[in-house]
Parts: sequence; structure tokens; C-alpha cells
Amino acid sequence: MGSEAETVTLRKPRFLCLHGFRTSGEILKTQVTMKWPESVTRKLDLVYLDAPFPCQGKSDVEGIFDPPYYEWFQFNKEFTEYTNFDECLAYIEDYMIKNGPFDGLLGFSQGAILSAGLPGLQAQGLTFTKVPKIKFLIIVGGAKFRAASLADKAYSTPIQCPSLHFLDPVVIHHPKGHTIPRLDEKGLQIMESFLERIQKMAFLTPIPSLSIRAFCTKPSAKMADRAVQIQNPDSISYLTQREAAEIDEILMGPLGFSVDQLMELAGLSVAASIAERVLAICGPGNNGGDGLVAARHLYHFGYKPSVCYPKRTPKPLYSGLVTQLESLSVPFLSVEDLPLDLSKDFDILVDAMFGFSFHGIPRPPFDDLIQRLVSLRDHDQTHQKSPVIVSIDIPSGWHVEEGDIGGEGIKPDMLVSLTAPKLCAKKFCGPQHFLGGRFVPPSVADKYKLRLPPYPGTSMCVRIGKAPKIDISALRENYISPELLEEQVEADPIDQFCKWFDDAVAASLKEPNAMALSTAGKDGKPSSRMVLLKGVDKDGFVWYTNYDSRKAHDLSDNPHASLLFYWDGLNRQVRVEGSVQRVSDEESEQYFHSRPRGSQIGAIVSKQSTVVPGRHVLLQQHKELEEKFSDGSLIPKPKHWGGYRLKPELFEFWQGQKSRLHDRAADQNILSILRVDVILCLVVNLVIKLNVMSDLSLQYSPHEINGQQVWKIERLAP
Ligand SMILES: NC(=O)C1=CN([C@@H]2O[C@H](COP(=O)(O)OP(=O)(O)OC[C@H]3O[C@@H](n4cnc5c(N)ncnc54)[C@H](O)[C@@H]3O)[C@@H](O)[C@H]2O)[C@H](O)CC1
Ligand SMILES: [K+]
Repeated sequence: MGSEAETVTLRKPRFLCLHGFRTSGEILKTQVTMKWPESVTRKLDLVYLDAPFPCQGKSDVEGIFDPPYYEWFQFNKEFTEYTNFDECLAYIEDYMIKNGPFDGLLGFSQGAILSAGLPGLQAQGLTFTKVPKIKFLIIVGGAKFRAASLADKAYSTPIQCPSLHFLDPVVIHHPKGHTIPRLDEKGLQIMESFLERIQKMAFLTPIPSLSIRAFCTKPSAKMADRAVQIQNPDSISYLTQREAAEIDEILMGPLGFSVDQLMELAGLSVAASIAERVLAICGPGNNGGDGLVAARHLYHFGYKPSVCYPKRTPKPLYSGLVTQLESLSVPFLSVEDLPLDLSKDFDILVDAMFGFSFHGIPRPPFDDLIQRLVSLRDHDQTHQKSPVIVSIDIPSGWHVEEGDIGGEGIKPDMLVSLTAPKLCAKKFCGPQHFLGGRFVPPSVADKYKLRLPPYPGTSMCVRIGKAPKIDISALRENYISPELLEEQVEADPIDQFCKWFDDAVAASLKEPNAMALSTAGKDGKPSSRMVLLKGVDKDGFVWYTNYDSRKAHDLSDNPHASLLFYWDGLNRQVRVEGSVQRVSDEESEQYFHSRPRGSQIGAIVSKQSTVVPGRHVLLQQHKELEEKFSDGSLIPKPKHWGGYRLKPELFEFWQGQKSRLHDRAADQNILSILRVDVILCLVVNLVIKLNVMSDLSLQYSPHEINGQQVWKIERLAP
């Protein structure tokens, strides 16, 4: 939880410590702890491992340190031939897999020989292929491999990572011979500057947190539990005002973001969540900047944004954003220009007045602007259409942590929280809560123990909390969104389908209820076309059509069909096969009369799949019928029009997966995405989409167990 976070401290680099020949992890630990000051050891996370082989001879530390003693590998007198070397590497790698990840190796003597040689072998792909790259080394009393075959490979290039050596002619000179040395003043200085450097690097290349891994890799049952939990809004992190400001500082400090970049991403997230005739009301700070960016993206998405920006900030960032909007002829309206009643001219009001730096009570002119948004709710009471209010990060005027204290503040319909929701968002009870700003690096998520929902596909925002209930039959063109984890699929395929369908709506996919219907008539020749799903329940999938159409003829000859949903953007596809029956006349009647009157007339006019003399004939008939029914009388459902229900017998859920190669390409691209602009971001997103190669398919087929029908879930080869 965000509020569990303490002061900002850098993560300690984690080292696996390899002891000397015929000693032990415990002995190395004692030496390091005794000889190095606490100011050094407290900056490191040191893990001591015993070597795999019990000591096979006399130990040099007998009488000084207690046994047991261990050795990593054995060698001949000349040190040119090694025994058990591969076993030793496998043993260390296995330990690193189970107890890692580690940032670096610290080695003494034989452990130092290993530590110094392993990065080279790893770079050549000869060992440690299943663990992250070794990033740092501390080598005390080391030497080189003398086995020629190994030395060639291990030292083909100099050590690339930051490394600290304690052996002449190296960095920290010491006169104490083959031991862990105490640090004199100069040695301590060198050690501290080394630590500072690697700490920064460890911070910038964080160990992936559990919360992030839970969504990226094949989950264990425990992780799957965690992933399920995270869909519950109560388990999402909320930030205090101080934490929000701190994260901002980290992003713009050690993580190298500029405010322009973050604002760009924030504004894009907002624009991706909304649409239509929009007024962005912008405040003097960065929240206002987000509003300006959102207005620009909305313009490019094809909407008609206007901006009210009464207290302009004379910084280049803001004047640049204003110039960009002016160049698009986006109107800037003064407070005086604004209609008193905002409901007439706008469908959507973007509240970008104040974000997480707001204090006290709003000063003019924002007090009045906020009041106008508040009074729009009175419209709701009188059932007049009122614009939707979308608040960026915080409903302006709300206390950042306590929320709408007096209960008389803005009541937004949608809140787009940025980075992580602030505490006040717990009090938000509007229907749409999104999280935007897909820019929080794992290091920050880790530090603040942030539990955030995964972003679906390439989406810039993700819904938090429950989606409002959707009436599939009323869906013409619309909206929805998370990700397939094998252990998480529902036992009942209809439930699984509904879950994915909701995601497709949340991801704002166009016509998520469009499906390809394939039929085959007597001749066995299949034909496909797109139709709209109008209902789904335990009995099956329903669509409506003309009973004289080709598909209808096919179905009367052969009542079997296949449905295919493809949700681009989520890289998902669902195939459903089964037998088809007409729905009851009552059901068709009911649906027919719920349709817009224009569509009802269209159904009467259209004799699907028959040849018509020309379009004018259809238009003429349509006009005549419109006139006939202009008095609002009931339009009778034509006999030739009605519904079908496919009773499923087989399901296949397919999820496109990014291949490892493409993951890597995406990682490398992330910096350039952030540096350039959103356009590149979209381009890269497209590339990522195109790169979907391998996939994951789960098939549900009916089976009988003890006389009961159950769905059996099987994985299909990609
Ligand atoms: N990492 C992120 O999450 C990012 C968030 N962004 C957005 O930035 C805001 C926070 O921006 P900031 O500039 O710090 O503050 P505000 O926008 O909240 O506004 C400060 C502004 O308002 C004035 N002010 C404060 N109180 C009052 C008052 N009672 N009456 C009138 N004026 C007031 C104050 O003087 C300042 O001028 C965050 O919420 C996000 O929306 C970034 O864009 C990207 C990174
Ligand atoms: K706001």
C-alpha cells in the first residue's frame, strides 16, 4: 500500500558471496562483518553461500575458524585442470534461480576466481543463462583461471561491469596479504564511491517486484491469487499527498523523466479515456498542463475540444502547449465567454484545475468554475441531459487525502487517476474510475509497494473497480480490459467469455460484439460473414437476421455453426462451435421492438441476399414506411426477421503472446518512446502488436463425469 511507504531510500545492491577454498559462507561473513565498517555493510545486501563439496583435505583456517569447510571445485597441482567445475557452476546458478535475483558477486580467493571469471562465461552464453546478468563484482584476493580452455572463454573481453578489486595491482591496495582486508581511509573512500555508483545502478535496474512479475510471467498459484486480488479495487494502492509528490520527484530526478514527457503521457491517458464535444478547464499547475495535452490528443482523435485556461503560466512548457493548440485552431474561451449553463454546448467537461498540490479552498476564478460543475448535478435531478465530468487525477477542490469534505464538491462521472490513485480517490463513487499514465517503472512501484492493475494490451489506461453493467443488445459502437493467466480461467466457458467480453468493451474496442458467423449448407461449402452478438447467457449466443438470408438457408439445411470473435488490441480470439436453433417468436418480437425505429423499418425493407433493381428502390420503400409509421404506431416485426441461438459445444480461447525477442525489443524501445512523443509511442505500440508471434490456446469441450456434463479445459499446441 502506498501509505506503507517510508522515506525514499535506494535499494541495496544484492550480492551472492562466494567464500575461499576450504572455508565456508559463515567464515566469510564473519570476516566481512568484522573487518568492514557498518557504514559499508549496511549499504549491501550480502547473501553467503556454502560451496557444494565438503572439504577433501586440510584447511588453511583450521584452528582459526571452526569447521565445516567446503570447496567449490578441485584442481591439479599446476592449477591447469579442474574437477567438478561444471557441477559447481550448476550449483551456483540453481541457488541464484531459487534465491535470486542477485545484482552481483562478491568473492574471496577461490570464490574470487569464480566471481571474476563468471561474467565472461555468462557473456558468452556458456553459463548462468537462466539468471539475470551479473552487474557488479567485488573481488578480494582473486586470481585468474589457469585452465586454458576456461581462461580463453572467461577473459575474452575485459570485465564490463563495475568491479572493485582488492589485489595488487588493483584499486584498493592493502598490505595484509591473502585475507579480507580492513579498509584504511583511502580504501574506505574508494569503497564508498563504488557503493554509491552501484546503488544508483541497482536502483535504476530494479529487481522485478512480485507484484509486477505476477502479471508478466506464468504465475504460480500464489501469484494467480495475487493477480485476482488486484482486480479488487480495495487491494489497489492509494497515495498520500506526500507520496504523490515524492514519486514525481523520483521520476523527474534519478529516473530522468522531464515534466513534459510525463505530462504528455498523462494527457494521452486522459484523451484515450474520453471523447466528443469537450471543454477542458485548466488550472495553473501541471494538472492544467495535463488538460492542455489531453485537449490536443482529443483534437487528433477527431473530437472538438475547447479550452478554458484563465490563469496561464508563463513557462515555456505551458506556452508551447498553448501554441500547439492554437495552431490547431482549438478555441480558448475566457471565463466570461463560457456559457453560464455548460450543459448546452458540451458533452464532456475535463476538470484539469487542480491535482495533488491543491491546498485550502479554491480561489477565484476557480471557485466559480468549480461551482458551475457542481451545479450541473442539479440538471441530473431534473432529468435534463448534463455533460459528463471527467476529473484528472483529483476532483478539483477535493482535499487530496480526505476527499469531498463538505460533501458539496464536484461529483465527477469519471476519474482518471495518474501514477497511482491518491487517497481521496477512495471516496470517488462515480461509475468510471481509470488509472492512466503507463510510465511507473518497477523500481518506483517496488519502493512504494504499489499494487497497480495491469494495463491491457497496449492501452494507456486501465479501469479500476467494477465496470458499469453493459446492455449487449444496446451496444452499437463502444468501449472495455486485463490479461489471460492460465490458472485464472473460469471453469465455465460462458463466464470466461463474459470476462473477456467485458475486457474488450473496457479497452474501447470498436464493436466488440461483432463476430464472424460461419455456416455450411447441404453442399458442405462453408461461408462466413460478420454479425452482431445481441445476447449471451447460459443457453447460448444470440443474433438476429433475416430468415430468408443465405445463412438462414444454410442453417435450416445444417443447424451447425461456428462463431469467431477477434479482439484486436487485446490479441484475443474466441471460437465457439455448436448447434443452432431459432429463438422463440416472443424473444424476436421483444428484441425487434427495442431497436431504433429506423432499424425496424430497415428490417422490413431488406430482403437480404436477394437481388434488388437499385438502391433507389430500397430508399423509396424506406421513405414510404417512415411516413406510414410517422404517427409512432407499433411497427410490426416482419415474419422473415428473427433470432438464432447457438448452443455451444466447443470453445477455444486464444491469447496472442509476445515472444521473448519482442519483449526485449519493446524494453529497448521504451526510452525512445518516452523521449520522443506520443506518435512514436503509438508507432511502437503497433510494432509490438504486429510482432505477436506465439500464442496460448485453451479449449473447453464437454465431458461427462459421473453422469454429469462438465467442461474439460485443455491446452492446445500453438
Ligand atoms: N507523476 C505524475 O503523477 C504526474 C502528474 N502530473 C499532474 O500534475 C499534477 C500535480 O501538479 P502540480 O503542478 O504539482 O500541482 P497542481 O496542478 O495540483 O496545482 C498547483 C497549482 O494550483 C495552485 N493552487 C493550489 N491550491 C490552490 C487554491 N486553493 N486555489 C487556487 N490555486 C491553488 C498552486 O498555486 C499551483 O499554481 C498531478 O495531480 C497530475 O495531474 C504531471 O502532469 C505528470 C506527472
Ligand atoms: K483535477
